[in-house]
Amino acid sequence: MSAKILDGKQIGLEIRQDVAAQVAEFVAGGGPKPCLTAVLVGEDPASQVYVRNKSRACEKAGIDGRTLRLPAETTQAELVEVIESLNQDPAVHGILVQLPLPKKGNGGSGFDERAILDTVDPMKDVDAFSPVNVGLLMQGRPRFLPCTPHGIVQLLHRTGLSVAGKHVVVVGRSDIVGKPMAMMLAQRTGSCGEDVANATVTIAHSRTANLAEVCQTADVLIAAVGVPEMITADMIANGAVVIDVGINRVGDKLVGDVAFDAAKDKASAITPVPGGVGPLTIAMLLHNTLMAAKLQQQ
Ligand SMILES: NC(=O)C1=CN([C@@H]2O[C@H](COP(=O)(O)OP(=O)(O)OC[C@H]3O[C@@H](n4cnc5c(N)ncnc54)[C@H](OP(=O)(O)O)[C@@H]3O)[C@@H](O)[C@H]2O)C=CC1
Ligand SMILES: Nc1nc(=O)c2c([nH]1)NC[C@@H]1CN(c3ccc(C(=O)N[C@@H](CCC(=O)O)C(=O)O)cc3)C=[N+]21
Repeated sequence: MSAKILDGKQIGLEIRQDVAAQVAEFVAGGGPKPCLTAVLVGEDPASQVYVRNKSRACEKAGIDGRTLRLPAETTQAELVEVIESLNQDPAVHGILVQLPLPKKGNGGSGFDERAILDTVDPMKDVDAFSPVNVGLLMQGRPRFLPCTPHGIVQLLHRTGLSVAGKHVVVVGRSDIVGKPMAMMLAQRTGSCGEDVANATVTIAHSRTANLAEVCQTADVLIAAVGVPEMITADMIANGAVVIDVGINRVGDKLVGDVAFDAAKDKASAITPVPGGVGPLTIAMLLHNTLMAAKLQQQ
């Protein structure tokens, strides 16, 4: 079988056009120009890609997209202060602190990541990291949806791929992708209806025994690991849907967590890297920024 390639770039474009139209309507109705400020400390490669594409997408959607670049040597206290001033600034509607923050060493002093993320005003928390937003999501009454899992839900919905009653294996349990993804697909009522919810979900991680066998039982396999091409074709059931979240820079190329060339001969549908999940993350970030502007106007 040769898999259908799921075109995240195209679907992301459609969503961005919808958001752009909604932004125009909001501004025409007297609303402020929505503003997103990303804070980038140091130089993580995946974050660099994100920041670049996000600024361009903001501009096209009529959103003011700003990036605050801080050196890796920034201290915890300085970063907290920067975020607090963004919280106070009425012109800033969405705040996003790029992860990962620089590790201790390399000139950097190390960060308490949780404390940094907890500083972001929950009403400006377009990543949906704050305990309030995570709690609301868990309870099935979300405010902001986390961008990457929400993008994946949109992709499945818009390509008519139902997960209801199916076995979804999510490899990775980060707060940004794996955990919220698993939660969203297991809900009774999803953000895009009951077809992209109601899955039977397994969360796999670095301590999972027999990872290959677990993956082989997946109708839908979602890889969010951060290890280039670690999901090999033998781990994929014939006809499975494969969603590759990984953004890994290998030399001057971006590769996913799935060994795409061989995997596409086993899967029924698969997302490429680049051109898969990444563009959807950006589209949903714009969506959340508009939502934040609307929330703050109220
Ligand atoms: N396309 C997009 O829009 C986005 C892409 N990304 C990319 O997705 C990838 C994952 O990101 P993120 O979730 O933040 O990563 P994290 O590093 O926070 O989490 C990785 C997860 O993978 C698990 N893991 C690591 N090695 C293995 C292994 N050998 N076998 C099984 N599980 C393993 C870890 O397990 P444990 O918990 O046990 O350590 C952890 O739960 C990265 O490449 C990142 O750049 C991230 C966000 C958005
Ligand atoms: N607080 C926080 N939130 C995040 O959501 C977050 C983060 N930190 N840190 C870094 C990761 C990574 N990430 C990407 C999103 C889109 C692309 C993206 O646009 N990818 C294009 C790349 C195209 C290209 O330029 O080649 C694609 O896959 O097609 C990449 C990476 C978000 N992340």
